[in-house]
Amino acid sequence: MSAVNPVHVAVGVITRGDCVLVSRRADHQHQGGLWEFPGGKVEAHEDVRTALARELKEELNVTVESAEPMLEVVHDYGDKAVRLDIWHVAMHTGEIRANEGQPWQWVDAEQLQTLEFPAANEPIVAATVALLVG
Ligand SMILES: Nc1nc2c([nH]c(=O)n2[C@@H]2O[C@H](COP(=O)(O)OP(=O)(O)OP(=O)(O)O)[C@@H](O)[C@H]2O)c(=O)[nH]1
Repeated sequence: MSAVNPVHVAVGVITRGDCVLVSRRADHQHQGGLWEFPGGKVEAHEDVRTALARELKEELNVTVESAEPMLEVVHDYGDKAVRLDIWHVAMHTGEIRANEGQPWQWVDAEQLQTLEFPAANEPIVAATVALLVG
């Protein structure tokens, strides 16, 4: 599999004070069992901002009130290539509810660095730590 046609994914770094929200991928999913920043695939008809809002609402009942582009990561896992479009969600409303039964938690910068993420997430974790401690 080559990275010429990566799957476009909208990803939210949702912060609250000095913490960020992380959720755990189900075992049967690609990169299953690892922690992630919530999000999902951008549909053909959508822009990334719309996809971000839709995925966060579907997965966690989060309503995005403000979001800014943070960084973009292209990664080839071999079996699948992804283009992660990462947005900082600095303001949200809605009581968080794991609609797909996935574990989730708020973690600070120190706790974040102890969790296992997919390989593509390394620069996202670094940028998020900088955001939280900065
Ligand atoms: N949401 C999210 N996806 C990530 C992160 N890091 C990372 O490599 N990915 C990859 O980006 C893709 C996200 O798509 P998805 O969450 O809609 O994928 P999925 O496994 O549900 O796919 P499926 O709908 O084909 O079952 C997956 O291949 C996932 O492994 C991350 O931090 N958040």
